[in-house]
Amino acid sequence: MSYLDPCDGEPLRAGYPVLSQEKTAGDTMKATRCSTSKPYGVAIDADRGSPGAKGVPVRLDGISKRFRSVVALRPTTLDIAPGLMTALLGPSGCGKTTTLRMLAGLEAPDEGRILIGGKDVTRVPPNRRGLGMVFQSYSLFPHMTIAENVSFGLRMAGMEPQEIASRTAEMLTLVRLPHIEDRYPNQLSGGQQQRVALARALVTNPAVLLLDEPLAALDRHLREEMQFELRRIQTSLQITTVIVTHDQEEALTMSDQVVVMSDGQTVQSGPPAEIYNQPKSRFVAEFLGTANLFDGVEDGQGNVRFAAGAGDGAVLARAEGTGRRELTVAIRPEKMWLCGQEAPASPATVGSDVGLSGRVTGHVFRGNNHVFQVAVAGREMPLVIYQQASNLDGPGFAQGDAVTVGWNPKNAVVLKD
Ligand SMILES: Nc1ncnc2c1ncn2[C@@H]1O[C@H](COP(=O)(O)OP(=O)(O)OP(=O)(O)O)[C@@H](O)[C@H]1O
Repeated sequence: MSYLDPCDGEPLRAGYPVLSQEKTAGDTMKATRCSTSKPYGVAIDADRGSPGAKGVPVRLDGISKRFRSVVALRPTTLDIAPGLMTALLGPSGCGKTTTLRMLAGLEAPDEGRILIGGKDVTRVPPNRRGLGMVFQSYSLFPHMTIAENVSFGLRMAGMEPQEIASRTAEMLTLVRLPHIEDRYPNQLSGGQQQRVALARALVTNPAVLLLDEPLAALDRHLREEMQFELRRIQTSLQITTVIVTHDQEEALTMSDQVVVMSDGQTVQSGPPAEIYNQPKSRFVAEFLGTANLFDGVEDGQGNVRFAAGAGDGAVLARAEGTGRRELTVAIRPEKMWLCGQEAPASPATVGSDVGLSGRVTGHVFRGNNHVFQVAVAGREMPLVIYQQASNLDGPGFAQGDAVTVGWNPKNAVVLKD
């Protein structure tokens, strides 16, 4: 027996433990109907080798999606590395969730193919793609115990009760929640419920784990704790994982690969440190953290100098053969230094560094560091500079102080677009 998903009308079969946040109201009904249905095997059509094989690759091959006049995703090709955690990161409405839903089979792409473990699953229903999913809302069945929630997919698959019990206990141990099998979801904290949701998603040994803003409902402290937990579990299982988030810190700290999206397309992808330290565009530089941007001109000798009008043509950054004369340069606030002396004429060279004279216009203390705003001549926006709190006896500078701001040109990034 199959039942209709109230969201998209597509028949879903038992054994499919995927629930979306929009569907919470229907959970009870679905669970009840599922529990009376004929058991199916743990249905995984995607070729992931033998059961328990780790890390299948995922490929989105030229997929796109429109909702009437809204382009949710422009034609996109993306390789998701096997066994690693990949974050889809971007502002609201950039197409992250639509991409994840197409991967899950909850939306059909208008064009292109989706390959899991090398097999084309574009037309394979969600329950046969070998996926586990966790959403922002815990989506646990409120009338079922924790053990019943976790074992849901296994019971639907017709597994032997003894095996179900041992696999359920194994999963609850994995998420560090042993001995709570008999409790109900409303007897658990938000963080605990999300661990149970993760155990339920992993119990069928899926080939790929999809996480849609899984920590967004948790408070900051719990969120940080769960970031470590998710990371520990993902690396121990080496399961190919895709996480959707709009939280840049979460993407940088949790994933092996970050895919930055904007306006229905991917704009840069790579390891977190590369994305942060070598942003290609102004958008990426500003979306991931804070960046001080300068206009520069390349002098043809491997240097980018301050653009005319903004300074005396001093060296701002190093750049070999960009092929362009006018460039934008980004410098991260933590790559800049501050000192209290009056600088010489601005801009100037301080040793091998750039030095600009300015005046402190703002300061906030953030516990582990101080954030200063410094106004410099020829710039509308103040510069933002981070200084480690441990380096200073108090903030060191007060509003109105004359200061020198400096950086090593090697730490300045020339943006490509
Ligand atoms: N079912 C739908 N019907 C119509 N438009 C949709 C639908 N789903 C998404 N969209 C639109 O497609 C675009 C991309 O939406 P999507 O949910 O993928 O973005 P997102 O990056 O996940 O945003 P958020 O972080 O806010 O969830 C948006 O303009 C959104 O309004």
